[in-house]
Amino acid sequence: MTPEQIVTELKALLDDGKVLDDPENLDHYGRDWTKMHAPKPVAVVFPRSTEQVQALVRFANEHRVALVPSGGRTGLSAGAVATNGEVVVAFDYMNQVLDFSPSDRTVHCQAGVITEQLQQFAEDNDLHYPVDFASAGSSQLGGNLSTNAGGIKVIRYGMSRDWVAGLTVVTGKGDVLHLNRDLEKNNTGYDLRHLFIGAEGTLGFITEATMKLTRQPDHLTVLVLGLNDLTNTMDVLQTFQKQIDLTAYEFFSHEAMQHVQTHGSVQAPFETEAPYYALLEFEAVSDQVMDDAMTLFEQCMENGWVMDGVISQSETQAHNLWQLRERISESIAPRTPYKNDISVIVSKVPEFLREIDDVVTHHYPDFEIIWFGHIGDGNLHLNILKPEDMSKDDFFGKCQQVNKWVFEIVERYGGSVSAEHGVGLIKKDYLTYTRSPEEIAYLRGIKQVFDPNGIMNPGKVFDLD
Ligand SMILES: O=C(O)CC[C@@H](O)C(=O)O
Ligand SMILES: [Zn+2]
Repeated sequence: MTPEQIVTELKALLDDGKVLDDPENLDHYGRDWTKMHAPKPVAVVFPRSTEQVQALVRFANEHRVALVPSGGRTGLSAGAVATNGEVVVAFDYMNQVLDFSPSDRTVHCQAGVITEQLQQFAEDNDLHYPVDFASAGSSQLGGNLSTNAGGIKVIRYGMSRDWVAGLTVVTGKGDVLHLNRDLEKNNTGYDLRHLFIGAEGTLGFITEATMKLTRQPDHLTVLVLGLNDLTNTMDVLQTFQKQIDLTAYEFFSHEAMQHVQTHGSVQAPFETEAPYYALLEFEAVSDQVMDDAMTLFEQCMENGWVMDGVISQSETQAHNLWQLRERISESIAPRTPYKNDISVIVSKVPEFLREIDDVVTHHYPDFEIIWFGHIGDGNLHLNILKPEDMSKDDFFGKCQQVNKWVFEIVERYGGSVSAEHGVGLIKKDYLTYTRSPEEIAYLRGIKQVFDPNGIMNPGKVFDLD
């Protein structure tokens, strides 16, 4: 089929104005936040319902047209990039909250509901949707689930996967499946719901999801600590966790904080300059918890683990301290960072980070290296910033050479090459550092069952041949 024929046929399947093929929209909807690939889809379509998605998948099977799902396009691994004449299926018009059950504490949403919209809905109903990250204002639920998004509260609340009661999906064969019936308990064999979560749209598209909600957190309080050595971050974590349930345990380097400060009008937490900072959050539900936190902080100071610290006294202060961590990614974005999102079990973090830092500083003596991340989950974000006078291609080429050394360390530590950003196009060549050949063979087998014609987000996670 020619691109023109595809567009004409698609128009017959969808509502008026819901098929676009002008260059500006193809470019806009054909990419995510990554900057490595040039988008080249043939059309962008906006279904309004599961039935319309099903019609699209049936059409795609019949004519062997590839489909790429597109949510808020905030992905960082090129999982939602269309580079090869695909049809982009954008969920922007499937953005309705369809049902709410206060007694089950669940909310049934279309896939295009924006994370913040879901968080706000929960709050309006005196409940809480706890999965949170800096891109919550634009990321969509379908994308969050397809990448099993994590974020800044995983230490307490887990990943997106943990909040899914049920899913409606359209498989690559064009079948509509209602998975798990929103049940809390349902031990009836394979849980297909979890196959679709994190599958990056390669098995089918998630069109609706029933999400669980929880009680609202109480008096969230933030503590930022200056640390002189990374090993101390684990001592601090252990000390606090013995007595307090943390809702976040994040870290960032001084260099990362400096970018946030230059980028926006954000103040340093205190005057002492530390090489690393840890950000802890907890519910200060009583004076006793606050006193405990102060005692633990003093203990950490006495042990020489902590150089300085500040604790929020109001919601505004807590919010401002969070800016130091949450705005890192956006503040370094203009420097075309090469991103790694790696993980290891929590206890191994300091030695893991040190080994990788040695390798990258040795191989990139002229590049600026920025460390931050969800250290309480063992998840580190390593961003290498492009020198201004270097071309993008040269820079990415150099970074890819060094990846081998970085990922060998990841493999040796039994870690992951993508902790929370997914595989997409960018990490698929490195999948073997985390998944065995036998495991990948099973993944291919599963893909074959759900998407025999290979039309669902082809080329993402792994190649078919
Ligand atoms: O930009 C990055 O490397 C990480 C983005 C995001 O996962 C974060 O934790 O801020
Ligand atoms: Zn992150």
